[in-house]
Order: sequence, then C-alpha cells, then structure tokens
Amino acid sequence: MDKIFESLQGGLIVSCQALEGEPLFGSEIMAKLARAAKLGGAVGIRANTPVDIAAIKAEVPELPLFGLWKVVVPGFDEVYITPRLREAVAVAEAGAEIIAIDATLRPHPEGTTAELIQAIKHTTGRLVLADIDNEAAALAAIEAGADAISTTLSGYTPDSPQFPGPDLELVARLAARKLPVPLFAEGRIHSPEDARAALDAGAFAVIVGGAITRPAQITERFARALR
Ligand SMILES: CC(=O)N[C@H](C=O)[C@@H](O)[C@H](O)[C@H](O)COP(=O)(O)O
Repeated sequence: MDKIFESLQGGLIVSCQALEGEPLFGSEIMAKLARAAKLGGAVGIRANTPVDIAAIKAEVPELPLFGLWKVVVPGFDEVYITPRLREAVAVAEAGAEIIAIDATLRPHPEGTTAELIQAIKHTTGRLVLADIDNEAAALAAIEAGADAISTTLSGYTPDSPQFPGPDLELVARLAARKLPVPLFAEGRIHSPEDARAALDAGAFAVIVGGAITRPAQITERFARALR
C-alpha cells in the first residue's frame, strides 16, 4: 500500500468544499476550515477546484490532500467530479496527492471510466481515488488501476439506493470482498456514531464533508429537530 494511504488508516478525512453561491465560498475560508479540521484531528483533507486545493496545501501542507474539480461538461452533466483528464492535471498541478474522480459506469466525456483512470495515472503519476456508486463500479475501477475506492456517489445515481444516511451496507459488502485497495466510506456521514459505524463496517478510513464544513446543512438539521 502507498505510504500516503498508510498515514490515513482508521482516520478522519475532512472534505472542505463550498460551491459558488454558498455562504462559505472562497479559498481563504476553505484553507481556514482545513486548519480547523487539522486542529480537531483530521488526518487528510478533500477539496474541490485547483484554487481551493492550492490554498489548502499552503495552509496545511502536512496533510494529504484528495483533490477534485467539479465541472459540468455539456452532454455529460451528471458526471461532474473531475470528468476529464484536463481537470485531473489541474488538480495535480495545484498540489493534490490523490485525485478523486467520478468512477461510476455512466458515460464519461473522454471514453470509458477505465480509460480515464489509466490516462490520469499515466499523465500525472498521482494516486487515483475512484468515487463509486455501487459494487460493479468499484470492481471495474480497481481492475482499471484505481488506487483507492470511496462510496461518495452511492445515493446520487440511479444505480444506487436513495436514503438520507450513509450507505454502510455498500461499505460492508465491499469490505467483505477484501479489496486489494483502501476503501473509504463517504457520503451523508452525519455524526461521530455514523463515522464509527463506517469503520466497524470495514472502511479503511472515513471522509466527512457537510456535517463538519457546511454550517447551513448542520443548522438545518438542528432547526428541523425543533419543529
Ligand atoms: C455527491 C457529491 O457531489 N459529493 C461531493 C464530493 O466531493 C461533496 O459535495 C460531498 O460533500 C462529499 O462527498 C462529502 O460528503 P458529505 O458532505 O455527505 O459528508
């Protein structure tokens, strides 16, 4: 296993993302969130866009960074997490050690998912994290050479179950297969208990976003509980 992944085992990776239009949008703020995450014990960061990645790398250079770039390519609107080689190259150049991509089996703008994984590895030499929605996508990504798997997209595609909590069943099913690469649990992990349950289900490490870094989402859950 790559040394970078060894440093993440059993730990918490915090996704620091805000899209344009969200109150916390801006690289400076994302860098501060990453610093706060480090203070709280995060072992890695996940971030969107080359500018945010560069700002976070400058702020917490010691934390491995999972980089992605959400871009909508006309005709392929649903595949928006690092959909093409050019976005992956920009993410690598910005300083991410690991490049996260949409590794679902849906049509991609530049050939198959497997071809994208291979092109990114060949061109950037970086590790590739395959964001998958189900078991078939995970197995295909590993076959294509992905260095790690994350359950990021379960719940967001027609080929995955839709429910409000994390897909720990998918984590458990993948863990039972004893995959040759690290398995990250990600998506709608809303509490420390969810995170613990993901590790207990067999995840290698856990990636949490909104429950830590999207205050509007956190507030909404509290407000809803009071209604
Ligand atoms: C589906 C999709 O686009 N997921 C994105 C992937 O980078 C992010 O918007 C999520 O915040 C991230 O996956 C972490 O998940 P959660 O915020 O649920 O803890």
